[in-house]
Amino acid sequence: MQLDFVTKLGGSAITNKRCFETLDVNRLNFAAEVLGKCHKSGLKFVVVHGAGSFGHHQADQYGVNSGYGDENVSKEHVMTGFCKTRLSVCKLNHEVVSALVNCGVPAVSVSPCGTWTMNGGVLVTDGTEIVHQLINEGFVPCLHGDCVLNQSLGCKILSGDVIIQKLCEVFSPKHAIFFTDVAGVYTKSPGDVGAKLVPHITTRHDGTITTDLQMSTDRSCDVTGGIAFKLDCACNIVRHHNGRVKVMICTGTAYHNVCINGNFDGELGTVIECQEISEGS
Ligand SMILES: Nc1ncnc2c1ncn2[C@@H]1O[C@H](COP(=O)(O)OP(=O)(O)OP(=O)(O)O)[C@@H](O)[C@H]1O
Ligand SMILES: C=C(C)CCOP(=O)(O)O
Repeated sequence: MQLDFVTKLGGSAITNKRCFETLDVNRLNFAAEVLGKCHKSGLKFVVVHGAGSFGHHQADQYGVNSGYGDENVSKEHVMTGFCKTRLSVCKLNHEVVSALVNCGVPAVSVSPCGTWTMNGGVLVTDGTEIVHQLINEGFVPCLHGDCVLNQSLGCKILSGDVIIQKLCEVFSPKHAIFFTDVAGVYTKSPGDVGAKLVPHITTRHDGTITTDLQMSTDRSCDVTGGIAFKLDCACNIVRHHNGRVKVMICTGTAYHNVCINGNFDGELGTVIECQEISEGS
């Protein structure tokens, strides 16, 4: 069975990233309502969410993303951070799954810790088998960025953006849709004077993009690379599938329309495209 879409609810959208463990209730309920309508109309999808202000702060404070490699930081300290980061992001997951269930989505929480593992920056195992089984039973799995075990570092943060990428690899959905707090990707930080929304970004086959962008994470705590990393993952999805999985980064009405109608044309947001292979190349 082909999935209609996988969607990442960005931590920047469903939480206030500048205030410790603070939900953005309106945006979370908006996304849950959209997904409730999608479920009602028979669409098949998987939800992933980021950590926002539930997890990034603890991960940063305890150096969880660097694992046990730093000789100035005890393993015990990092392990405490691992536990605190998980507690926080699982608290957010509870809120997300509750919002989805309240909107009629048969959402089931699936935490990556335990089944997804890494070696350095590379995924070694993934928990997609359980995701598969849940989808087949009619459930909507809801995964999240998490702390995971790492062969070389001991532990590391696994971003929801990497999870979305893996889900696309395994399930080849029609669409991958990123829900964010701003309309899409801008030429520079959206709050900066002169920042313009970029409607299309084309990824070349060598992984570079054809548009000049400035991206910063200065204004919020983020241990997984912020918007630049998200864009990288989005480009990887498009290239891996040679454009067959359509990818959009958006919010509000555009998110509603793209999830429900699958129509990317004319929607306000950023569509990621793959450079066509020219004849003879
Ligand atoms: N050029 C840019 N275009 C779009 N957003 C940008 C840009 N530069 C910086 N940003 C900021 O990046 C943020 C979105 O990236 P971020 O990594 O926080 O997303 P997220 O996936 O929602 O968060 P999380 O990793 O917590 O799930 C926006 O809040 C925006 O202000
Ligand atoms: C910080 C944690 C626990 C997960 C980060 O996931 P992301 O917000 O999707 O990058």
